Amino acid sequence: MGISRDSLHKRRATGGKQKPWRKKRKYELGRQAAMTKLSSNVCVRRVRVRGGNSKFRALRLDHGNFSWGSEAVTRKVRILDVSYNASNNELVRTQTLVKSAIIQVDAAPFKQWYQQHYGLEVGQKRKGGAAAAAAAAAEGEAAAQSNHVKRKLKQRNQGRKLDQLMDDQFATGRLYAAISSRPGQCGRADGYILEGRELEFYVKKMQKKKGKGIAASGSSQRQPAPTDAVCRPSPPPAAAWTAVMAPKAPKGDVLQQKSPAEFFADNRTIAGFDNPGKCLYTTIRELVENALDAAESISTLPEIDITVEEISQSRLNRLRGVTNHDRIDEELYQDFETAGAKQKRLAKEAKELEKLEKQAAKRGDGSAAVDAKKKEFEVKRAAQAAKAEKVFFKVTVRDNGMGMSHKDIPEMLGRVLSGTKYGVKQTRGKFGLGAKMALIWSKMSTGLPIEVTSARRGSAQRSYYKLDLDIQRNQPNVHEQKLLDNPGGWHGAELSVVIAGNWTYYRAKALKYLQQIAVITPYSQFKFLFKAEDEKSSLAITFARRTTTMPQPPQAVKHHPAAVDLELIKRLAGATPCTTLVAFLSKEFDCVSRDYAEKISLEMRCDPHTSPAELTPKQIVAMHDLLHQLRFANPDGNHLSPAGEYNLRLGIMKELRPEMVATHQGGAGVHEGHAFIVEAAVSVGGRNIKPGLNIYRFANRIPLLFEGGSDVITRTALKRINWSTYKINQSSDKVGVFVSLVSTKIPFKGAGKEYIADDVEEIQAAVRAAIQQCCVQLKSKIARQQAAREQKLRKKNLTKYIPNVAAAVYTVLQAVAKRRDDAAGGAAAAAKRRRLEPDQALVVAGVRSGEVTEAALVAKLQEHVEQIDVDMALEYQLQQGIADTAKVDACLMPVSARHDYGPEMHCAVGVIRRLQEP
Ligand SMILES: Nc1ncnc2c1ncn2[C@@H]1O[C@H](COP(=O)(O)OP(=O)(O)OP(=O)(O)O)[C@@H](O)[C@H]1O
Repeated sequence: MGISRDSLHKRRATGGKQKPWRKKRKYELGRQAAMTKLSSNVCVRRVRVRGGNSKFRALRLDHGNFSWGSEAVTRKVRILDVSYNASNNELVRTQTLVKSAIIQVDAAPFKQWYQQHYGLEVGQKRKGGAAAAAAAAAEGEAAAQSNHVKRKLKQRNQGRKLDQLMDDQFATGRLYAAISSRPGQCGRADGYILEGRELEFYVKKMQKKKGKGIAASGSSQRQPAPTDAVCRPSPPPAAAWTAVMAPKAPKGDVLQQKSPAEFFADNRTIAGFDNPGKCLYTTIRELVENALDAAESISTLPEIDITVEEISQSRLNRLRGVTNHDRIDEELYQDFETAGAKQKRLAKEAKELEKLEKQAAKRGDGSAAVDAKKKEFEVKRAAQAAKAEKVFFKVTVRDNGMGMSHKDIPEMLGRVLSGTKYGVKQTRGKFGLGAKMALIWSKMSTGLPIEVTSARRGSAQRSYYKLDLDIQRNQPNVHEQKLLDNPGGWHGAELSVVIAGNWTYYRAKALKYLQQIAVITPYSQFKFLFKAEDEKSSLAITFARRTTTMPQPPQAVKHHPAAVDLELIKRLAGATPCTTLVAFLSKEFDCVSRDYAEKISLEMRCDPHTSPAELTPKQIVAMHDLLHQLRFANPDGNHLSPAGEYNLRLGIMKELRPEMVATHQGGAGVHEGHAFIVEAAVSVGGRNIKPGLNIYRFANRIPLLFEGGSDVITRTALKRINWSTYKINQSSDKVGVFVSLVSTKIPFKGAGKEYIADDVEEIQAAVRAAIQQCCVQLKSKIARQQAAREQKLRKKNLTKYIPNVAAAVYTVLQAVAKRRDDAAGGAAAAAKRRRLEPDQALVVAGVRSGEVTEAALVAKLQEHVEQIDVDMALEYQLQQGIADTAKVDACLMPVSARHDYGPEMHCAVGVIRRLQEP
């Protein structure tokens, strides 16, 4: 249950154990832990506690008051690092400040004090340590001191003693300290500097931990773990001390260079290639996005075939031309089951079987269950053995796009940071990296080259390439190339790459990605095929095309003057064909007319006819400053290509089938001189959608599936929209929030294009406004739906009780009739009895005559319940001002007799007739 605030479940003050005589109680539950983090963004919260008192909950701290016990001095110092925590290593990794944590603090304030107090500088790295340092410092300063000061210092120095360990720490600028306050309770991290045996103890502990860490990471340089840490008074071995505390001396640094390919191979994570599973997902994603870009750029309806084929280790070996060897020594392999493990497994299986047998014997139904269990164990073992064999995947993506020219293929796919999408244009690709990363990963994991077949539109030949990437040199390495006939006139590209992956864990993500891309591009057709080694696990899904209306292809635009930097101006000035400054400004930049360009050149104090190539560095700086100060019109969004409200709606209807959906496209906004457009849709209900907010993010029509928590769209939907205002219950309703951002520059975080930064106010506001607009559209529909649901429920409840109510009322009526008929009361009693109203008397008479029966009451009540519905509908009509006129059936009739229509079907909104086959 966690930590409780009672004394029963704790040890006694003496340390003795006590036996709890009752369980912990919910009302004794401790509050949420503060988990104070080491951060410069200090945050301490005041918490009101019992009796109106206060606690101070430090959430983030970076300093504290630390006392140096042996010198009786306290200083406020910066906390630099969390080094050790006896209770949990996670607290070290997460830099959590708790009582008793061992931390490193800044040594400077104590060093200063020491110098002032003893006239000595500690932590000097000189031969002879502190003593020699003291002597040297004394020599230097003695001349400047009065005799009184000298006497005073001499006296102080008489009893002075500084540990070697402390002196060494001062040399590194950091001191070990322990926190003795409780930051989560008092809002402060105060403590004391570690000294003497306590310091030795913790240094050994840290050394031991470090040794373990090295061993765990597979290094052979494991240090022998020190024993009897507390008891031995001697200082720790010099090597141990150096490993923990002292900075490493540089070992003859060698200057090296890295090619971009090598950099990205070493840091695959920044491009979204984290682990084998994610690599498989990102490879599919990058190839699909290239295919979509290629088809859309020539305004062809995209048809994309994606095949992921499972390849076993033995098949991969055949592909690589490596011979499959049988294992000589099984024990060397990771999947070897040791004798101990086998014994344990068999014992567990036997126990389970025995239990089953007992149960079967009790029930007397034979041993069918036991046999089934035995089979299950066998299957499990076989699955484990199969799992041990590594699986690889051949990913093939074929499209009908623009294709690549024969000579460009090696450069486009074999050199990192090369591509055709670097201009100021809305494209899915941006960095010239995606396909190359897939190639690098294939080289790293399987060593196999990529295969490319491509043909441009109208070309009679297809190019075929087998190539890989020379990572050190960042250049293509062509294994094979040829030109083949292209009889069908196919155009497009087919890329095939064999990589290591994990389909089990990333299957859902890959399918989700394809579903979302089908939502945002309903004019595309995706055929996905997963070919597993065993046929049963294979999978084929088609995301069919829903419309043939494609958004206009995006246009490349010129740079906006407010978004250029010095380097860009220099580059543009060097490369422009314009011969005058005015022509350069008006032709190379967006939103600059010729007149305005002349005014700018005058403001720059430059001749408008100056050649841009002859601009001096000072003039370029002046131009840069001026462009950032002047007023320019904002770029319009005409060059952008959003999916469009129509397409977005169709995509959502096609893939999710919601009950209602509203869409909105905002106007163009501007961020850093780049136009952007936000489109949003909010849907309610639908299939395969969970209750709560389901957020779908798109950037330049790419679905974003990772790092949702930091994305502007997620954060806006979760934190900046008050869903209840729009009658949406954000925890129980099935709500789909779709937001798509298109721009010539999306502020992605990282080269993996995983999420959009949340720090751009303009984008934040546009996303919020777009979602709110959709919600406003939905509000009245939801209200109507809710009213209808409530009405239905009310009717259901009333109908449920009709039989009981009718029976009860009939019994009462019968009793009344009987009492009135009863002559036992006599005339006096009859006179005393209350006279019935005429209509009441009529009902009683009806009961007597058998006209009013239980069934008649049921029918009457049912009639009334129905009538309530009609009355409410009428009232609603009156409120809404809808005239209660007679309704007319209307239907569409054929203009000619060419068509023959079948039976009519009448519904609330019209008449539907079935068109007969001719
Ligand atoms: N299927 C394809 N059809 C036509 N050209 C393609 C195809 N795939 C890749 N290319 C070309 O190869 C270039 C490099 O592609 P790559 O995926 O490496 O980078 P990118 O798409 O430009 O940018 P990003 O790294 O952001 O994905 C592209 O710019 C494009 O010109």
